[in-house]
Amino acid sequence: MAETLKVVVTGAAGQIAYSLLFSVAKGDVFGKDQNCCKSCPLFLLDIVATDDPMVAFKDADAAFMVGAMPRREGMERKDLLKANVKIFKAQGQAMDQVSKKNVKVIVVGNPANTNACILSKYAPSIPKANFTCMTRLDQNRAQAQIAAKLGVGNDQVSNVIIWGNHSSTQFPDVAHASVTIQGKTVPVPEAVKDDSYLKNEFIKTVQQRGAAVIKARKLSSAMSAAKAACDHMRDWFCGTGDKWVSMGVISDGSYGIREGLMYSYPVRIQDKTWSIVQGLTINEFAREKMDATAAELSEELDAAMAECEA
Ligand SMILES: NC(=O)C1=CN([C@@H]2O[C@H](COP(=O)(O)OP(=O)(O)OC[C@H]3O[C@@H](n4cnc5c(N)ncnc54)[C@H](O)[C@@H]3O)[C@@H](O)[C@H]2O)C=CC1
Ligand SMILES: O=C([O-])CC(=O)C(=O)O
Repeated sequence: MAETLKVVVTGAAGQIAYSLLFSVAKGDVFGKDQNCCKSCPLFLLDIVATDDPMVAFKDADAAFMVGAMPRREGMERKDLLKANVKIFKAQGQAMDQVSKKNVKVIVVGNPANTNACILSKYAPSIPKANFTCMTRLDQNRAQAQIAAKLGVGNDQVSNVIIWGNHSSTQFPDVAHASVTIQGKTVPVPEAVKDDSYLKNEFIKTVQQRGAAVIKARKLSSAMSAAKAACDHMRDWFCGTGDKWVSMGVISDGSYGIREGLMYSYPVRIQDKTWSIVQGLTINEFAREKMDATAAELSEELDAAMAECEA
């Protein structure tokens, strides 16, 4: 049995955590022989329930930051900024004091990118690379759209990229993606053969998927969000092999994006360390979309900083 991991899930009484806790407990994220927190004969976890961040984050190895207000119909994710950003300031301050310095953090609570940025700013003793936000749900949605269009399984589609913000300005990009059909691997644009669909309907469907779910359910996505959070953390701990996955990570200026923004990039993960996939050709269409979502993130970050300092 591997060493016990301490995993924090904030917002543990909410919709997303309802599925997330079960998946962590049955070994979908950290492996079937990995104890979480303390040993327990039936499940792989022992639970400490607390509303004290200094207790919750003490010695944390991994944190799923889900606790935050969800948006309702008619709202954009950035409308949650005022309500949620201060939660992340306080939690960052607690993590800074009591978490392990190699804690791996995924922010799910919206606006996820900017909340992750704030969390990291208020936990300066923890490396910035340890803070990420979730765009895996968008990646899974994009993959599913392409798979359905081509009549193949989701796992036959790889290297779909989500650039930028987890919001309606995100840029789902299949220019570098491939699909395996009857044993043959081909670029997605070649297989789909419909540039207009890929540049319009496909992008819009993925950008608007969160809103469509809220409209239908009057609640935001829950099980699919939990699944995506597990995918993200599992890949971070276990690696991606040759494939790329998308996650919001701190920008180092790659692809001309403002340094310090929490921007979704394609990454490879090895030895629990992510690195941005470099050298991709960016055409004019992509450039415009990547810059538009970066501009929104810049605005969000400036507003969030003002809120935190108020
Ligand atoms: N990044 C992504 O792809 C997605 C993000 N989300 C976001 O995830 C967040 C959670 O969604 P749900 O689970 O559906 O919401 P929910 O309302 O069912 O659960 C949120 C939980 O957080 C708790 N909470 C509120 N303030 C807290 C604080 N200061 N500390 C700890 N816990 C606190 C609430 O009491 C509640 O139990 C929302 O912000 C939602 O918009 C949802 C789907 C996808
Ligand atoms: O749209 C929302 O507010 C919830 C969410 O982030 C998603 O489903 O992608």
